[in-house]
Amino acid sequence: MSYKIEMADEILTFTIDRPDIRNAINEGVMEGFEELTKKVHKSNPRFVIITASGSQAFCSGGDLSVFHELKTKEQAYPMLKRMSEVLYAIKTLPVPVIALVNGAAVGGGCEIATACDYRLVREHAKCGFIQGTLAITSGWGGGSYLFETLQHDRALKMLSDARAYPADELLENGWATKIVRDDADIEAFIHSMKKIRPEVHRAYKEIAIRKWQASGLKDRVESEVRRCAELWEADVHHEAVDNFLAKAKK
Ligand SMILES: CC[C@H](C(=O)O)C(=O)SCCNC(=O)CCNC(=O)[C@H](O)C(C)(C)COP(=O)(O)OP(=O)(O)OC[C@H]1O[C@@H](n2cnc3c(N)ncnc32)[C@H](O)[C@@H]1OP(=O)(O)O
Repeated sequence: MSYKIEMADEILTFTIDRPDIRNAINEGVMEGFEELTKKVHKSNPRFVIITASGSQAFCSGGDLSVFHELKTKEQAYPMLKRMSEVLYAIKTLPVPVIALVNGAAVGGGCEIATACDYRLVREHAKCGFIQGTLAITSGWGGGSYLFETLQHDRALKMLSDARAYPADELLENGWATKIVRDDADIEAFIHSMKKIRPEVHRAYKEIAIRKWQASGLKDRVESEVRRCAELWEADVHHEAVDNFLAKAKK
């Protein structure tokens, strides 16, 4: 199984479990996220945590060894669309969603963390929207979510830098909620959340969801997905992916 879903102490934890390829997302992990969002609505947790196995990566984005076979916009769109719907379902969960960024979050991995309400980032973790180095944009909704999260100039800079930011820069630009140095830091954050009753957390999340619904966030995500699919079919994108995979084989 490429993921784990565990409930403990009223907290539902999803763990991407593909550490050998830096927790890259394939269809199996997408299925896991779809199962997670269904479980939230059934099991009524206080919070959701999304994290990953190992300490080297939270998520390295789409699994290039699989998705490089998608050549045209018609072939890429269904994958991008499916994961964009996963992230919108995560974004609009009725309870707080915490990304525990245990390592590098790049490309679609940065999009997943950005779809969460909070980002607790380990000191060594570097995170960034590196899609630009592959001549594409974010394609799962992460660009739209970043503009909802950061001050405009910081969001646009983080997207167009197309590089992984170290943890201190992520805290400075507002992407990281908190840098966590050890498990005690994580427990302290969870403890601070537990001081407030679940129904209050849910009511505040409802305010955010109403704002996103009123502002057409879902339509903005769809436009982002379509634009990424258009860029996807350019030779320059496929050459960049082939270069990455060729380097990996050395
Ligand atoms: C719309 C979203 C969009 C999409 O799905 O198209 C994207 O997500 S585009 C961005 C896709 N992701 C990347 O380009 C990131 C690629 N990976 C890296 O930059 C690095 O692996 C990093 C920084 C995540 C970790 O670096 P580190 O030095 O710790 O590890 P290695 O690079 O040596 O990788 C170890 C091993 O994992 C394989 N790997 C890593 N990332 C991916 C990936 N995304 N897809 C497939 N395989 C990946 C890498 O090839 C190595 O394999 P090995 O067989 O051990 O050589």
